Amino acid sequence: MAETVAGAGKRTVQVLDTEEDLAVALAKYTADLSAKFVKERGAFTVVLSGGYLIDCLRKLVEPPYADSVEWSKWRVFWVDERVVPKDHVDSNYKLAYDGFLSKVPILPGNVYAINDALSAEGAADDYETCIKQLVKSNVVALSTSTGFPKFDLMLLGMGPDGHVASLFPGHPLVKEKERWVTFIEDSPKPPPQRITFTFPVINSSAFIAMVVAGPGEVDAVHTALGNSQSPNTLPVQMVLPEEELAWFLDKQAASKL
Ligand SMILES: O=C(O)[C@H](O)[C@@H](O)[C@H](O)[C@H](O)COP(=O)(O)O
Repeated sequence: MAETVAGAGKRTVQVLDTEEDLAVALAKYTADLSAKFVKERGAFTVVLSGGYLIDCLRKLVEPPYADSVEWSKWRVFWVDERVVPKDHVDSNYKLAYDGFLSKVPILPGNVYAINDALSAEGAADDYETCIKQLVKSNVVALSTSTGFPKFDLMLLGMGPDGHVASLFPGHPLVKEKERWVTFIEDSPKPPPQRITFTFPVINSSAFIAMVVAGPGEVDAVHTALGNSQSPNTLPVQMVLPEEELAWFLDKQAASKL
């Protein structure tokens, strides 16, 4: 299912029979975009989230992708991170390292984790400075229409309340318009201290894969993709990247559509 959303890129929705099929489709989508951007720009900037998404990347570390993807061209970032040490069980870096990064030859110097020695505010400032430098050196592209960084692909999950990254419904951070990276100290999803990309950065990315499986998010999926005329109240409804928003759902997540 594909449609064009006014003022933004295309939106596609794939409903896969099983969660396993979803992982296969997501691996192909990511590998195809990797090949496209490596050819066009000589690099592929990929933004990870935490949660269930990392498990959905498991097919990427298997044949045929394990050998065909140009891992040395990847630059890896996080859309949000919990302010905990990198070896802490709550760390999104640890989750991604254990489940994905340690299994493929991405260069350690191309993996941009937050500085876990800083406060939430300090870590957000530091991460924003790091990305500004990467924009200056042209590793991360800049959106000519918004002036915000333009990552090639963001791989996002969504919570049952419709949050994406650490942008939660009703929280003032959802309305942030200036900062690239900001921090939250009262996250309703634990742990409370996090840093997060802002909506201007999320929506300046070229491609976003929105990955949702299982029964927990059926209502939020219905609100986002059903034909309801309700105003955009959930953060996930504000996600509109420049080129394509590709939803990957399994049958359970799509059961109310
Ligand atoms: O740090 C986090 O909490 C994650 O990065 C977060 O943004 C995640 O993607 C959503 O909360 C969905 O999480 P689940 O996939 O576990 O529902």
